[in-house]
Amino acid sequence: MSETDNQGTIREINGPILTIQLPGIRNGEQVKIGNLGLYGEVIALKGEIALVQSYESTEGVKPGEQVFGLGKPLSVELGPGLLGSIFDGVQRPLDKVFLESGDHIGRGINLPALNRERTWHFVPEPGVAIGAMLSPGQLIGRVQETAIIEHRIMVPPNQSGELLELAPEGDYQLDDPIGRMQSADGKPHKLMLYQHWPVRSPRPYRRRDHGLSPLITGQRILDTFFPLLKGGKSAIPGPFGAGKTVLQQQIARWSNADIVIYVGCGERGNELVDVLETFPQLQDPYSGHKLMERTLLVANTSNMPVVAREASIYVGITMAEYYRDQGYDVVMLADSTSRWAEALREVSGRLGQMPVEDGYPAYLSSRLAAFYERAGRVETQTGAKGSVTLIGAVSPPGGDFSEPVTAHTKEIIQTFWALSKELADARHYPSIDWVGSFSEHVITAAQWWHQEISPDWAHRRKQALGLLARDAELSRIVNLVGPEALSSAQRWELEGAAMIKEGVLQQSALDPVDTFASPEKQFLLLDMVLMIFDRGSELIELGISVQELTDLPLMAKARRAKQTFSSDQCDKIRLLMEEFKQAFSKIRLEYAKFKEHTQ
Ligand SMILES: Nc1ncnc2c1ncn2[C@@H]1O[C@H](COP(=O)(O)OP(=O)(O)OP(=O)(O)O)[C@@H](O)[C@H]1O
Repeated sequence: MSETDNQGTIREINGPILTIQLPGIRNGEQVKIGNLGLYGEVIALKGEIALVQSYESTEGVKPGEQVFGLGKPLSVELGPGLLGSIFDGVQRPLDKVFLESGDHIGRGINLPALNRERTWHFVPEPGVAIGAMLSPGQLIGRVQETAIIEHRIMVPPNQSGELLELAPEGDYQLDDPIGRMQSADGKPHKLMLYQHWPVRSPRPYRRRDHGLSPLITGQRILDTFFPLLKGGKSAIPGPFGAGKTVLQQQIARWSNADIVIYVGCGERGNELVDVLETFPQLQDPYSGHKLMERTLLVANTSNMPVVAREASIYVGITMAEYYRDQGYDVVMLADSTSRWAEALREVSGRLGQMPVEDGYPAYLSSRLAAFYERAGRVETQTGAKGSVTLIGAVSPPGGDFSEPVTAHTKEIIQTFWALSKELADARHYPSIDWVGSFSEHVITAAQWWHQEISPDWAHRRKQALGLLARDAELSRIVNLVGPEALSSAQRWELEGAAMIKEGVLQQSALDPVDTFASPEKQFLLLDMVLMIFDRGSELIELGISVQELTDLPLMAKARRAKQTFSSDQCDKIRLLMEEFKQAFSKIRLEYAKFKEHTQ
């Protein structure tokens, strides 16, 4: 449909919300607004009068200017060239936008998301023969998108039919058709290297599957204490400055997902700049290539009004689903869902809708739930397995976790990594509070750890959390009546908890060795600390003093083991554990001799 087929006029402008009159317009349809050609989307409709939210500032636009219906909802382009790119909230490629309009991005710029000049080497799928009946989502060929990711070219999810023609192996640009098919109603369709999909509709799959394996992030507090399964949904609420950005970068960098999508949704400009500058420098620890070869970024530019944030997380999740459909495990990080919720609040306020909690509309929780619902591990239309793991950062004002966005998110997600200001102030990083955090994936994760790493994982994890809880209780007593009130066994419990905090939970993202810990190293560090605690408890019961144990030079070695031994040096941690066992046996023997003498 051409623009002029569907034309109307602006009646009224209220910030980013416009009232337009356009016969035949549909709800959700994209429109091009005014002389500047801004892009927007219909969000409410009554007859031929529609309310439109504009993704760009409407300053200078006048009632009476023309509007064009574009005949389709906000959609994204999905094809080779997504990886390594940085898009804005409505999938415009930021590098091209900057080239076109300089640092101060102009309005009404319309650029295709994917590069049309670049050629891709297409290899048709063996066994896909002319005359075959193609099903939705079927693989018809491959393109090496980056050195590490093969892009699987699929029939669009809503199409099927007879294959009439398929291009031979060769180099093609995105606008070169690579085949033709005919649907059951006799309509011909071109097959392209890319496809479109409306961002607000989840892409279809055959069925949902249970998550089986944990997303390994290399961060001990996450993997060992509050695991998240691939295909799961999680939130990172954190007060200002508590370490959200560093944690998300650690997840993006170290998690064992195939593809990482980071959506910077309305965070402060300098933070986005930080992300945009840092990510392209990062090295992928698994492949040795640039991290951007398996990453793509979506960033709202500072000149976009608040409503553009609303679209950006849907743009991100649709691209995530597309790689899931190719059989990949995708992690999407949304930073932050609070800013996204503020966009909902702004729009609903301008629409005059009844505010409920803190000015948010009544549909806040259902929108949040619908967004997180797009996470999951699925069997794709062709029977492959793929997953989208969704991690949303939340920035509660004043660090108050009872505010609506955090509270509703908490009910939806399965893993909650709560950052704490107190821990961050004490420079305990990652500042994840073990009391306020939870994971509903522990039982399934325990099966994986049992099979892959150690049958003792679940027991050790529980023991460590028990000791941390005792630490909180005993610290209260110390605060009330002083340390003298504690027995030796209780003081040793405090020592045990301190060892867990220092030797296991604290993990510096800046330390070259400790920035990542393999599951084996994670377990060994925990096992070592708890072995020291258990054996030490036995000695204390015999009458040996806490100080004799804490004075052992080995104790400092245990605390430092995380930084001393890399994930490839797990044997050295095992040797250290042996040294401990011998040292404790020696103390026990000497003590027995001493007892014999004194009796
Ligand atoms: N895991 C970590 N290891 C070492 N240092 C850390 C870690 N996490 C955070 N830090 C320190 O804390 C500082 C603040 O972290 P960060 O920028 O991630 O905070 P934030 O919560 O994103 O802030 P904002 O509220 O502005 O989003 C970092 O510059 C770094 O020095």
